[in-house]
Amino acid sequence: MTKEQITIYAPASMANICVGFDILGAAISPIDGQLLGDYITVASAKQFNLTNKGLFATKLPKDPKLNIVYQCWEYFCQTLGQSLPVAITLEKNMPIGSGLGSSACSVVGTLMALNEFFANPFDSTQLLRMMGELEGRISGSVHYDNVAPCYLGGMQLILNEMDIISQTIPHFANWYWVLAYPGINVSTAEARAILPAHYQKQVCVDHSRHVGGFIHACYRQQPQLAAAFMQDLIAEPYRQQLLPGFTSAKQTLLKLGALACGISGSGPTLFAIAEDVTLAKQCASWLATHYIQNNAGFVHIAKIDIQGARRIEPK
Ligand SMILES: Nc1ncnc2c1ncn2[C@@H]1O[C@H](COP(=O)(O)OP(=O)(O)O)[C@@H](O)[C@H]1O
Ligand SMILES: N[C@@H](CCOP(=O)(O)O)C(=O)O
Repeated sequence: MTKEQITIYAPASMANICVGFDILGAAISPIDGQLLGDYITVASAKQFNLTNKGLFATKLPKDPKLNIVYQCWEYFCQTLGQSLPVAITLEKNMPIGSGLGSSACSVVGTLMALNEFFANPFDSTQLLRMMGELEGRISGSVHYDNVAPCYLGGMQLILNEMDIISQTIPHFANWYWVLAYPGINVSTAEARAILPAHYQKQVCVDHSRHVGGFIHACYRQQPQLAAAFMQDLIAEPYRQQLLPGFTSAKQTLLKLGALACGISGSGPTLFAIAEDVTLAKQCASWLATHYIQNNAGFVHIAKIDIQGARRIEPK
């Protein structure tokens, strides 16, 4: 028994959160009520077809088979062992290579829409595993820190043990996350390729202390302590060269009073944390003037989206 049409909204996400390279990520929602993410609609059809629309549709690969949405459909059919003719519409609202989990939005939205359309043949763990697999095709290696928060919502800690891929950890409900996408693109695969293959022992020790301390402070709800641990020793030292103006923006935002500041995913989006909306607006206004490079760029004040991907009424 299938439904006629299903639309899923899949939200933007910030991976890493400074301290958890490849193992921490959070879904986000702008506080002005906008839905920042992709929309995927699956409908009955005699044969498969894919339509792209939305602000960033023209930036998608020209060959439809290179669109990750097509690959999700193909993989879903292969895994199920059935050929499933459907019409898929991707509304591509997320800029590609922005550090806001654009490919994850398309992957999560498509697999969730297909699963719901065909009466949930896969459970949520199986589906999340498939999402990680597809995301890995794009970035060069499987990492769940975008797909897990996008699918499940909240702040996710990737566990990947005992068939538990990810679990929600407590976040700070009063934190405002100011996100600035400058309008240029950074390829995740390339930003991963520039990272060292090995790190020094002291870096490993400090990194473990930071991630352990951050998770501890989240559970204890100690915001200052959590923010103090938000130091990125794994990616930021190597990736900041890809982000024009990042270092000076970070210095300014911390001086303005931001609790922490870092790279969202592999960049170029920068995030800063403010404990009140007045400071969040100050940071947003500074970033709009100094960090945005062109008309494609934007700044949002966001909170963590606890719902994750969800069904919405078609527009
Ligand atoms: N539906 C899609 N959404 C986003 N990227 C896609 C999609 N289909 C294919 N791609 C390709 O996947 C790559 C995504 O780049 P990446 O830097 O990983 O972006 P992001 O970090 O924003 O997910 C690009 O080469 C893009 O052309
Ligand atoms: N942990 C990954 C996250 C990439 O996020 P994206 O939004 O830039 O795709 C990494 O840092 O490589």
